[in-house]
Amino acid sequence: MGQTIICNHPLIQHKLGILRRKDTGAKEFRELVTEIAMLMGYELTKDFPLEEVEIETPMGKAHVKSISGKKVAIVPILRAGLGMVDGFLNLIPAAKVGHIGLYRDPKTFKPVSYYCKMPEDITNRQVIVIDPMIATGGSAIDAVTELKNMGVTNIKVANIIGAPEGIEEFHRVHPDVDIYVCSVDEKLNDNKYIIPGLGDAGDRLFGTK
Ligand SMILES: O=P(O)(O)OC[C@H]1O[C@H](OP(=O)(O)OP(=O)(O)O)[C@H](O)[C@@H]1O
Ligand SMILES: O=c1cc[nH]c(=O)[nH]1
Ligand SMILES: [Mg+2]
Repeated sequence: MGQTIICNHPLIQHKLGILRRKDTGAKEFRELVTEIAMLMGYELTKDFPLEEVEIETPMGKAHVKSISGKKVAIVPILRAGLGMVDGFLNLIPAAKVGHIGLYRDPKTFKPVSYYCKMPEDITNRQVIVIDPMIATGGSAIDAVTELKNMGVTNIKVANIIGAPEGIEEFHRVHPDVDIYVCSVDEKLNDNKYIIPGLGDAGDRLFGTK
């Protein structure tokens, strides 16, 4: 079964508390999402393998560590996932970025797919799917299914806030994929919004409401 890893670092939890506030404006919201994403990236890369390589310092030869595993692709789920891209790229500047466009139908709450563009060598990469919210789990589930259908085998998911219902459903459908999340909130409301959550992440990032 996939694991839910809670990113409990005090800086993350402090920033998340500010992010949730209704009076946090779009500029600060975007900055906080970037900062939280970067701190999540630190947690998520903890198990990346290292190899020893020989280099030359100005003083002579030295053996140093270098990341040796698969190259990384970051895959934001549009739109709100875009807010987390810069935070991850700050840490992993050589990562390529693929995009999956999904929106939740407001009546059925089911994800509707509208875009997909991946790096050519996506199947050889460690893929990190990013989206601030996992509510019913439908969007994250479909995004990972699309990636698996392309042949991707190494996938991790990073969400800032999750609902227990969505996380459980995600693990049921994709038992081989771990989720990193900063908070598992209480529940979903009748409109499938996360309670207490932070409202609509896409609208708050881009000022559309
Ligand atoms: O787990 P789920 O029930 O699928 O809900 C989560 C999805 O809903 C939000 O996107 P939204 O559909 O609002 O699109 P947006 O990012 O374009 O605002 C959020 O960013 C997730 O992608
Ligand atoms: O609480 C929620 C649920 C879905 N999408 C959001 O942006 N927020
Ligand atoms: Mg939205």
